[in-house]
Amino acid sequence: MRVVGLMSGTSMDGIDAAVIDTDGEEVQWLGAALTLPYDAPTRALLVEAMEDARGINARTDRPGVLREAEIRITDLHAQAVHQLLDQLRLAASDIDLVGFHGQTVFHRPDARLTVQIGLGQRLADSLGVPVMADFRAADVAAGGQGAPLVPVFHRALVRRLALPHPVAVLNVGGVANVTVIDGDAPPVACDTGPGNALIDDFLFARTNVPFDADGRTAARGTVDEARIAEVLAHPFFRQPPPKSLDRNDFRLFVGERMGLAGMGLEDGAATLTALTAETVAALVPLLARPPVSWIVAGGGARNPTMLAMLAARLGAQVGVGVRTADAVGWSADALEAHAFGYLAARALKGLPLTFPTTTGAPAPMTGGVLFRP
Ligand SMILES: Nc1ncnc2c1ncn2[C@@H]1O[C@H](COP(=O)(O)OP(=O)(O)OP(=O)(O)O)[C@@H](O)[C@H]1O
Ligand SMILES: CC(=O)N[C@H]1[C@@H]2OC[C@@H](O2)[C@@H](O)[C@@H]1O[C@H](C)C(=O)O
Repeated sequence: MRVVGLMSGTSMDGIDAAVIDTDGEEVQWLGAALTLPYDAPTRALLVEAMEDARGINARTDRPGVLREAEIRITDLHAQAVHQLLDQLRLAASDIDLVGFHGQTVFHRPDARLTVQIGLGQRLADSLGVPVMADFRAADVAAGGQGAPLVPVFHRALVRRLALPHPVAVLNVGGVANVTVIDGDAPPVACDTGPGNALIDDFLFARTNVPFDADGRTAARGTVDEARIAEVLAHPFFRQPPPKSLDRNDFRLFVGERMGLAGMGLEDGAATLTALTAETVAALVPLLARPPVSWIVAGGGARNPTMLAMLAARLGAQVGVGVRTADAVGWSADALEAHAFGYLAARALKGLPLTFPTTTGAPAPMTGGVLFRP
């Protein structure tokens, strides 16, 4: 199958779209990708939607601006697919399926509720292509965490690499998540803690700049280890996988524990960047065996300060024990979009997406809802 995968992540910076050829088991081709950035008004609408989402009690509730945001992002996803197809000189009829993650606005697996906005039927009708959407619902309804979903895709990709195991694939998006592959054992996965979201929020509040480009601000600061230790005292970091987070789960806790308000710009950025690295390192003692190969994807892979801090705290070196997804022939930016193309193909075939070791689902489970044009 030739599938377009679509991801609008917790960073709310835009839509990643990527082509993948797969039979739902093996990956035949990791194809071209692009990002359609959200403009400032759309970003603001999504921020407002996330606030309004706190009033959600049922999956179908759309209080406040949520309905408007849902329509807006659905139509932008259609635009992203068209841009990608134009770039590849392909027609919609060349695509078998679209994997549409949508935008998470609410994630409370303990309350068996996770909501990704995005109208599958509207997208299918607009593109004239079948759309697989709502990937997290079935897992959460069955008592799983509903996240992370990418581990089964990481497993398919890691199988093709000649790296020593255990291999850990780390995605540093708004939230950070990791998949550990150790030979033929089922993948072990979880969210590790904040990724870039807290750094983004801090930079934006102080400077109106949406993120710390190339980690330059953090590179000039001094890390306050005592404040990191304060945050690491949270029980989440001692809880073994599986476990998952909402984008804002640590915002208040970190703000208070770190006394962020009283920190300078550079030191705050440095300490938040080190916090992400340290929370990844904190997972290692909870694993059966420490990973010996780390592959870093997501926007964090573009932040050299983050990579250096990760390597230092994992006792490795950038380029040896810690590599970027690009360095192993994947796309650090498009990995999640590729993943949702792969997951869509698996869902169409009824293959499992989640496992007891990745989301805590009671058994391997398929998922997704198919919308035909
Ligand atoms: N050049 C760069 N330097 C530093 N940070 C960067 C750079 N490029 C991207 N980022 C960071 O990566 C973030 C986007 O990452 P990514 O696209 O992986 O997140 P996402 O997919 O939205 O999140 P998630 O995986 O949690 O759903 C940006 O918000 C920014 O913080
Ligand atoms: C609920 C939700 O949308 N979670 C996202 C988020 O962003 C990163 C991390 O937290 C991960 O668990 C998940 O996304 C990836 C794509 C996943 O499900 O694998």
